Amino acid sequence: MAKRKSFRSSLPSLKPIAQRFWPHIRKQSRLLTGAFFALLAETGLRLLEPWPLKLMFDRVILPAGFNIHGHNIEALANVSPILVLTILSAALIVIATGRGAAAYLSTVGMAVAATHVMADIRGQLYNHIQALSLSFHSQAKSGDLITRVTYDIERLREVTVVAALPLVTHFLTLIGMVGVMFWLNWELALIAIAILPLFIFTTTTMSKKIHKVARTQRQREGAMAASAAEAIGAIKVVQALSLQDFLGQTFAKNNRKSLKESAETQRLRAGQERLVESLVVIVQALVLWRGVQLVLAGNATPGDLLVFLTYLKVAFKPMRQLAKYTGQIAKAIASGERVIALLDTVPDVRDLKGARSAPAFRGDVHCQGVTFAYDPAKGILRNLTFAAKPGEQVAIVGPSGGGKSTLISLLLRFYDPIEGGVQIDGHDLRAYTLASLRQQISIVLQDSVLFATSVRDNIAYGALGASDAEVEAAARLANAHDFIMELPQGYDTILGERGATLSGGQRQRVAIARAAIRKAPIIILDEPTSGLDSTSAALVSDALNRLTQGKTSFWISHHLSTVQHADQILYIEQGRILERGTHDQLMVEAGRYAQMYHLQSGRYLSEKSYAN
Ligand SMILES: Nc1ncnc2c1ncn2[C@@H]1O[C@H](COP(=O)(O)OP(=O)(O)OP(=O)(O)O)[C@@H](O)[C@H]1O
Repeated sequence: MAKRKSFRSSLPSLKPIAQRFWPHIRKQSRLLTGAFFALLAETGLRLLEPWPLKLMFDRVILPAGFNIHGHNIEALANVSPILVLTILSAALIVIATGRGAAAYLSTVGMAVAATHVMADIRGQLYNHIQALSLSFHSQAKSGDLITRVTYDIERLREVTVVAALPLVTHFLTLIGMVGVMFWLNWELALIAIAILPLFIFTTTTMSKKIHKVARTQRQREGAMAASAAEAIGAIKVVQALSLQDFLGQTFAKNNRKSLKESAETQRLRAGQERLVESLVVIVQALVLWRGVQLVLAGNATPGDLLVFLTYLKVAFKPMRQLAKYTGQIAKAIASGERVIALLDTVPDVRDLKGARSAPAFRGDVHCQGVTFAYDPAKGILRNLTFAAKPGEQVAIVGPSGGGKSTLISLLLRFYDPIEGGVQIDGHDLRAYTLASLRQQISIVLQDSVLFATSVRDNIAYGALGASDAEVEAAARLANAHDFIMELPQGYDTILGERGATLSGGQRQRVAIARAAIRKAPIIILDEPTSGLDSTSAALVSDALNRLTQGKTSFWISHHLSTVQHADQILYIEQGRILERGTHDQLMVEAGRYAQMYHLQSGRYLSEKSYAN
């Protein structure tokens, strides 16, 4: 039983992949049915192809008195040989042309259907990746994800036309030819198919090997794309640390291994082709050996023998390429598995059953007993409770690694707490759909990411469909209008990737404009002024004060001076709120916050006097 299972598992099978993508495939059923009928026509005509030649042999070339017990067509008995020859020659052309047309239709039909199916799957995969939680993305490599959306999908599309279709055609042809061979002469047919078990055995063994190598190679290619994307994405750091050679060597090592695997696949394929070739020659020799005896004994016609030899050549010749097709299919299966694995990844954070669209928030935020950990073994937030009234400014401060950004991630529902919950206007966040929740929260991060499009679009991304006037108003609020007008094409200036053509302060102000245009009642600021010089920081702070006016805002900051006017300050250390209150209250308390404040203002004073 186990043996049988391993034999079956050795066959490269597109079945599970086809099943998984069945809903997409079904949409193309008309086109696929058409292509299939064209394929049947092609196969039928291919079977007919040697018949005019056979009839020319038996009816026209051979002397009339030749003793024939074989199959002949009586209808042609009384027709003049030259007419028969003309009809058969014309039939040759008609059959070949018809087969060509049918092959064209089946190939085009399949190609168009496959393109539609793959475009559907690619769209689904792209949307799925976008919907996957941060817990997934913080582990995943972007280069690897990109190759799944591009390369792996392309492989699947390609294989349907360059491998699966020929394979089906050859398989149908083989069945048809074996049928006709038995009809013509069972003895010769038995000799001809004696090769089949050996064929199946060698092909499955070889395919299993090729499949294994193809899978490893595919994984390695994914990893290579990931490291290339990472290195290119962080080229500044790579060059600054002179890591080019080191990273280049690692890449080259993987590259070499991938090439080796590719060569191994080629080697296996070539071996398979030679083996099949030898088997075909042996069968041909055996058929000839027995066939000529049958012809001499008058139990078969020379035309029959011709049909046999042609069929053997036609049916088994593509079999030589079986390893090539199975190799390609094996690679596509490896690609399909990667695509399916990604599609099967369920987002940790998603809309719960019955989640509804959030109403317009007032901005009353309540965190109740929130406990959270990225890794169950290492708690990050421990039983955090606090509340923010609508319009209140809450500062979140504390040493690095204390859990400030994590807490903010929970407000945006990038992650769900393990215990406790976050409520807005008295309802748990999880009661709302993610999109409607995030729609009402604006964020400005430390290093705001801008897209490689116009400044106008970058701002409008905050509220898709915003008018030009709204974009400009948001830019003015963010102290960004003046510098934008000085850019070469003003609001239409196209930015470099990730906003690389702007200064840090300018980027932040565009990001503030993007947050402002959203008109969200809740605003999150994660160290938006850090890393900026004092002039830039002043402009950004001014913009932020206007942005947060009348909104509930959470402001993470390492510089206590920037948040000392907050309505409420939470001092978080090791995942706990150790102190809370206004700046004055916390200074009177003389605890950790006061200590940190003194430390910073002392440093600030000494830096100032040093500068003077
Ligand atoms: N995606 C993640 N997966 C696993 N651990 C994480 C992840 N993000 C953060 N951490 C860990 O969680 C802890 C809290 O990180 P967090 O970024 O919330 O701190 P923070 O107070 O915002 O720090 P900083 O002020 O330096 O930004 C740290 O120990 C960090 O290593």
